[in-house]
Amino acid sequence: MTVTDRIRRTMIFLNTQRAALVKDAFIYRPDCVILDLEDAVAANEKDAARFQLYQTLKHVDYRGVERWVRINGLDTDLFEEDIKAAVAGGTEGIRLPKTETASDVQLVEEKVAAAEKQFGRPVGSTMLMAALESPLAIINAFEIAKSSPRLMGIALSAGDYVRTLHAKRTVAGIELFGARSQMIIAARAAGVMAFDTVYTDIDNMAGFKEEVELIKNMGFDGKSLISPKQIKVAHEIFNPSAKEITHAAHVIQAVRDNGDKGVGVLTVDGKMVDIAWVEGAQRTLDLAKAAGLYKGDLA
Ligand SMILES: CC(C)(COP(=O)(O)OP(=O)(O)OC[C@H]1O[C@@H](n2cnc3c(N)ncnc32)[C@H](O)[C@@H]1OP(=O)(O)O)[C@@H](O)C(=O)NCCC(=O)NCCSC(=O)C[C@@](O)(CC(=O)O)C(=O)O
Ligand SMILES: [Mg+2]
Repeated sequence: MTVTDRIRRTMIFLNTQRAALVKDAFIYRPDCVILDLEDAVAANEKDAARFQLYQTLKHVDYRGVERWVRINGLDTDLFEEDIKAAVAGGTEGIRLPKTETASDVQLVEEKVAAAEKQFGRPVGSTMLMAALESPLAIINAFEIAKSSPRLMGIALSAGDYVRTLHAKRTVAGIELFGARSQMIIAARAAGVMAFDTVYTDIDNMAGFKEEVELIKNMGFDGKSLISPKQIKVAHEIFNPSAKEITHAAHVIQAVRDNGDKGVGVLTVDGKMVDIAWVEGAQRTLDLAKAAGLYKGDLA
């Protein structure tokens, strides 16, 4: 199994400064949580939040929800201690904010490996995710995406990206189109996952839905979130529909049955299908199985 095999439709930020908010988040059943030590934590609360992080990782049972830690940036004197606390606590992964180059990832990888040795964790067990938040990061997206075998995925962070681009965040998101396109292409070429940015207008569920539909159609695997309200909606959009699952199963079965008879192209549910359709159909069934929506044996 590779790090890209798990379903990660949603990853919700938890402000590690707020103990009450952090401890019950598994109730909402996101695929992942991101315990934040970076921008959600006030400058004078960094040490307290790191202590809280370690206790949370050690003692809160997230019941299968994958735990990530967003460390402080490489331009701070905080990130090395953040890595140690995260690895000592047994986090599944570290999200590196404001990643700009492959060597940023490799520096974190070195520190993580040292921490794994120091705290008796299996070396290589901690995954990495790189958040891209600047024009330079987007230009380097492919180099970053293939920078480390630990790298599970790359994530767009629009707040800082739009700021450094001198653009304006709009409802339609035209200012993010170039970054999103470049990132999804880079991620697929490198064989890692791709995640879209947070949607900050918490009460605008129609706008949120539209954005998730857009990025799902672009090929993204999931989205960073800031509110539990956003989880169910995102899961519903990322999950394949019953019709898509049935059609995917028909495609795989039909190609298998007819392949043996030497037939290359055929019609399934009224649509033309050939071998090129199989990979997409298989992905639909794998996703459906991971989401608990398909129990058959074709996935
Ligand atoms: C925004 C707000 C304060 C609103 O709070 P409110 O309490 O007013 O919200 P309500 O809706 O009233 O909450 C209803 C109930 O849900 C509970 N509840 C709320 N949020 C919850 C949550 N996240 N997890 C679990 N539980 C939650 C709450 O405790 C309440 O529970 P209860 O009292 O029991 O009813 C809150 O959501 C929050 O803190 N969000 C996370 C913010 C954060 O971490 N930002 C940093 C990451 S982005 C960034 O850095 C930019 C980026 O870097 C991005 C990138 O890198 O991708 C870039 O550049 O773009
Ligand atoms: Mg940011």
